[in-house]
Amino acid sequence: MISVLGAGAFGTALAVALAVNGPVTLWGRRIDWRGENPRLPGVALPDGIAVTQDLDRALGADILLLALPAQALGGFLDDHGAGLGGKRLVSTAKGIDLSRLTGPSAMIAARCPDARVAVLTGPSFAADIARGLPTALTLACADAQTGPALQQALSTPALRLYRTTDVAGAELGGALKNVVAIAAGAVIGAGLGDSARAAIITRGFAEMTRLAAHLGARPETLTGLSGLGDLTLTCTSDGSRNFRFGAALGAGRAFDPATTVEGAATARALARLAERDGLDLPIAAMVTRLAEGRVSVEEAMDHLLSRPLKEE
Ligand SMILES: NC(=O)C1=CN([C@@H]2O[C@H](COP(=O)(O)OP(=O)(O)OC[C@H]3O[C@@H](n4cnc5c(N)ncnc54)[C@H](OP(=O)(O)O)[C@@H]3O)[C@@H](O)[C@H]2O)C=CC1
Ligand SMILES: O=C(CO)COP(=O)(O)O
Repeated sequence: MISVLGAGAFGTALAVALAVNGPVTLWGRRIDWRGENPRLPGVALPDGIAVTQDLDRALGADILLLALPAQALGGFLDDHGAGLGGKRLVSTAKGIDLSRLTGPSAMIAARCPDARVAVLTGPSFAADIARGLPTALTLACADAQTGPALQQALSTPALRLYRTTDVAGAELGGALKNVVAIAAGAVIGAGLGDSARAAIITRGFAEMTRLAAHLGARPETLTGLSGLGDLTLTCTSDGSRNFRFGAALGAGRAFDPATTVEGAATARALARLAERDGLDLPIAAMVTRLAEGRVSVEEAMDHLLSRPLKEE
């Protein structure tokens, strides 16, 4: 049995997709809707999904998908981690926790030491998955038995999962691309053009790969779905909240603060990591200053363009 914990856009979309394989329980802390989740408009929930606010009911499953934002995961685990022991726990969060400066897998492992931890990540908009459009994702799990079993259990005809044991690389790709997507959005929102966006994507990818290697990931993982794949999607589509947030910053427009924008907090986490480890992460630093309103897009770009000329 599978339960999805977190009834946001992505948790709901995954529940809809996985319901083709069998019954799914979808848990949310506040279910004040019926039939259609306002976070995923236009998607009717099939009969195979049991929607509940009762966490104990959801914890009856042995595969639990944790579809919570990265900055909410720690609090959820503090409150409920004790009930997750012995389960197969699959995080979908794409971010780095601001207070602990770690990714979701380390947060889960710290609180649920006997759980088998995996990460599901890669290029996939909730709306696409829920509509059954073809999607390829990365299932990252260090455990040689658990990874293949989860790959089977979480694949459907439309949802194709590739497997890796490089959990750090997969989750860092998903977290870091959100920061670059904000920068790409800002460039487009400010009218600086597609060439500048291509430069941000490419230099952002170099920054992602450098940082991931520093944190113990395999650089080649970053060239896969969870890194380059998701970076491409998120930096080029208005479907991305991170991109739209950046575009609003670039254009000087307001942005709904209730929208989940993982890259903003992750950029701040990266600024702290950079300070802690003495790293040079210019795009993450720029996004942090932009998101905090400390610089304009023009000033941020001037700063990036005035860095010393060097080899690619
Ligand atoms: N949307 C997408 O297309 C994709 C999202 N992801 C990733 O999945 C994660 C979740 O994103 P998404 O579903 O889109 O976000 P949403 O903003 O749509 O939903 C977030 C959900 O998390 C719930 N939540 C927040 N804090 C807690 C808590 N402490 N306990 C229980 N529930 C909580 C919210 O509940 P409430 O409504 O009560 O606040 C809400 O239902 C993110 O890391 C995102 O990057 C990955 C791939 C695609
Ligand atoms: O991660 C995503 C697509 O793979 C969703 O991106 P946003 O959170 O920017 O909407």
